[in-house]
Amino acid sequence: MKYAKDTRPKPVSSRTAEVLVEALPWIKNITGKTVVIKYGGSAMIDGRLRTDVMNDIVLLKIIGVNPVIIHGGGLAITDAMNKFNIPVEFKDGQRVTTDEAMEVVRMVLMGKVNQELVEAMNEHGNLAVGVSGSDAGTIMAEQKSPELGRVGRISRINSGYLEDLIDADYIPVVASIAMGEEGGYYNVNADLVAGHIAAAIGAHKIVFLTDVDGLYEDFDNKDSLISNLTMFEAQYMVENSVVSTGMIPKLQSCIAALDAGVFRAHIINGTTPHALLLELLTNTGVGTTLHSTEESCTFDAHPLGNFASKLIENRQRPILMGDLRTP
Ligand SMILES: Nc1ncnc2c1ncn2[C@@H]1O[C@H](COP(=O)(O)OP(=O)(O)O)[C@@H](O)[C@H]1O
Ligand SMILES: CC(=O)N[C@@H](CCC(=O)OP(=O)(O)O)C(=O)O
Repeated sequence: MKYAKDTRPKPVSSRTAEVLVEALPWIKNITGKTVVIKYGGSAMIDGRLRTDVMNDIVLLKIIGVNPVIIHGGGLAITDAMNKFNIPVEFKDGQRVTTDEAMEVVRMVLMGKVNQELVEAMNEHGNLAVGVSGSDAGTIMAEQKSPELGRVGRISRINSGYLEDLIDADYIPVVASIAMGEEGGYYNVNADLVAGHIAAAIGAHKIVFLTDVDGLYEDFDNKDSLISNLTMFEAQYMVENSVVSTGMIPKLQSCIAALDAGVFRAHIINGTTPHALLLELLTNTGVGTTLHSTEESCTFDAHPLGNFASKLIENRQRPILMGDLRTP
């Protein structure tokens, strides 16, 4: 008689099993809930990493989460504009978008980035559906200001199509292109799109995957990563220029989403392997969590004005992860 020899590596670590067990309450809590994931162009640094992020999203889908992806692609748009010799200019973090540039934005976001993300997820089955914000009038916009050209300010979200896709068990992958109230297309910052959509569909959480570990109190001091803050503190940071360009629309979006009833907003590093799973399914989490729970804040009074002198003190307040990180 010949039996199969045990050639498995030894010892088999029980840590792997512990991780799964640790995830159990998180999985139980998040199953059936909608999580908006904003995937920034700055985090799409190579194909391998992008595939890993898409695999993590498929895993979330398989355990019963309803992920909705909103993607950017700012760096890819800039590359393409350079190739076409179209001048690249930003004003207050918004790309000046001529009619010609708008063509490139559509081509890159819908034709390239969107379809690459859809394809990566559909390796695992027919799960993902690419959506331009103009499809079914999902994202409607008006011109933000004449000097920015075809940059849109979101006027409304028609969430019916996204909700139908979620109900049909698909993962919507939304490009940040809006349909004009007066016709045509608009280029909209993808962070702002994510916040509006999370609010409109009543998402449970919104997660920003970017190229930094989270929100820093002082971006030049890498020891100043903020583990958690209230939406009021975030508002203070935006209004007092504590954050700059890329982080401003993220915080604005987090605030808008929390204000609309989204439970948590997270800013995490999309270039760290499996950051999404670590944030959503483990006890410690990663990055920066924003919440609307005033009680967990040590300030005497809200909002804004009184915060200036309190912000430093806030950094010394007890770590609230215990309170915040319940599944
Ligand atoms: N206080 C801050 N903490 C963290 N990042 C900040 C802060 N202020 C500005 N940033 C910038 O925000 C950037 C992320 O935004 P952005 O480049 O628009 O990325 P994405 O493509 O993910 O939207 C970071 O790379 C960083 O340079
Ligand atoms: C008006 C405006 O600036 N739109 C952005 C849209 C893409 C985007 O937001 O991409 P990230 O998430 O990678 O930054 C742009 O043209 O770059």
